Amino acid sequence: MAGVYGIDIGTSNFKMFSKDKDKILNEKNIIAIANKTEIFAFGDEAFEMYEKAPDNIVVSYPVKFGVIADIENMQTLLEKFTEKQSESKKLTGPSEFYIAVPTDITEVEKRAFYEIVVDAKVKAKNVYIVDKPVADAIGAGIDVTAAKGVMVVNIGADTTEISVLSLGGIVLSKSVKIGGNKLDDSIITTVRKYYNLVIGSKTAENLKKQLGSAVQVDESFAKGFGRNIVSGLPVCVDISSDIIYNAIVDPLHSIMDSIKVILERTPPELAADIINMGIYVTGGTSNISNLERFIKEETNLNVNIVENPSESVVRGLMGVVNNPQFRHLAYTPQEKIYE
Ligand SMILES: Nc1ncnc2c1ncn2[C@@H]1O[C@H](COP(=O)(O)OP(=O)(O)OP(=O)(O)O)[C@@H](O)[C@H]1O
Repeated sequence: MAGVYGIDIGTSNFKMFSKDKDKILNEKNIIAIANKTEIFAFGDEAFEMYEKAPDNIVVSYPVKFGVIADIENMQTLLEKFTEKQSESKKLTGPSEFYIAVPTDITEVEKRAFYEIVVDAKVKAKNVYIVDKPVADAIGAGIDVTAAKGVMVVNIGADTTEISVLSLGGIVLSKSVKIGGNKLDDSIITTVRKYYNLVIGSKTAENLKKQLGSAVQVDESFAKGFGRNIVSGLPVCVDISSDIIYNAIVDPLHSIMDSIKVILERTPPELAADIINMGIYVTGGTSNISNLERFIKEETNLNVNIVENPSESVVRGLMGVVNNPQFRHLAYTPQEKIYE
C-alpha cells in the first residue's frame, strides 16, 4: 500500500511514523547478520543479541555519530522497518518519505540520507528532506516559522546538536560528538576502576537510567552484574550513584560548554527571545534526572525538557506532513542543498 512516512535515522534508535497508521515506530537501529549474508534479526530483536551473539552472527549499528557508516545494512533496515510500518506489509504503491537530516555534517553525508531512501526497495515516489533541528523544534511544539529565536538542544546517543532557529531557518548549529553512549563508556571505565568490575554496555546504560543524575543527589544503589577483574568470576555488585555521577559529570560539562559557546554567538535580538522562552532540550539523553536543574544553574535560563524527547524529531516530521503552515520546510535536494 502507498503511504506517507517520516523518518529520523538515529545512531541508537530508528524512528518512523506512518500517516495511515498514525503511529510511531521506535526501535533500536541495529541489525544481526548470520553467516555474512542472512538477515537474522533487526531492530529491538537484534538488540537483544548485542554483545551476546556467537561468532557467526554479527550484530552492528549502521549509523555512527549521526552519519550513515554502513549504507548496505542501513538500506536493509529501512526496508524492514518500512515493511513493518506499512499497512498491508506489502509495499505495492508509490510512497512519500520525509527524512530528518542533521545540519552540521558534510554535503556528502547529507546526500547519503536522501539516497538511502531513493535507492532502497521502498517504492519512494517523492523524497523530502527536513533539517533535523527544524523538525525537532516543531516536535517540541514550537511555531518555528515565527520571527522568534528558538534554541533547541538535542542530546542523542552519539551526538548533541545545538541549534538556534528563527523564521523556519537555522541561524546557528553545532554538533558535538558527545551523547548517551559517551556517558555509558565513561560508566564502564569508572566502574572498572572503582569496583574492579568489567560490565557490558547494556549494564552501563541501565545503571545510567537508574542512578544517573546531572547534579549530585543523595546516595542510592543499584545492582551491577559483571566480571571481577581479579578473580575472573561473574559477580553482582551494589553500585553507588556517587560513582555514576563521577562518571557522567565530565561529559555533561562538555555538552554544557558547547551550549555556552552557541549562546555567546547568538545575535542579541534572538538571545532576548531565548531568555523569554527558555532552552528546549530533546533527545533520549535528556531523560537523565535533574538535567533541567543542571542547565538552569549553569546558564541562568529557563529550560524546557520536551515530553517523550527521543521522538521529538519524528513528531516534528509528522507536523510538517499534517500542517500546511510547515509544509514549505520540507525540500528536495535539487531545491536547496546540492545545487
Ligand atoms: N531514562 C534515560 N536516562 C538517561 N538516558 C536515556 C534514558 N532513556 C534513553 N536514554 C538514552 O538516550 C539515547 C538515545 O536517544 P535518541 O533516541 O535521541 O538517540 P539517537 O537519535 O538514536 O542518536 P543520535 O541523535 O546521536 O543520532 C541513548 O544513549 C539512551 O541510553
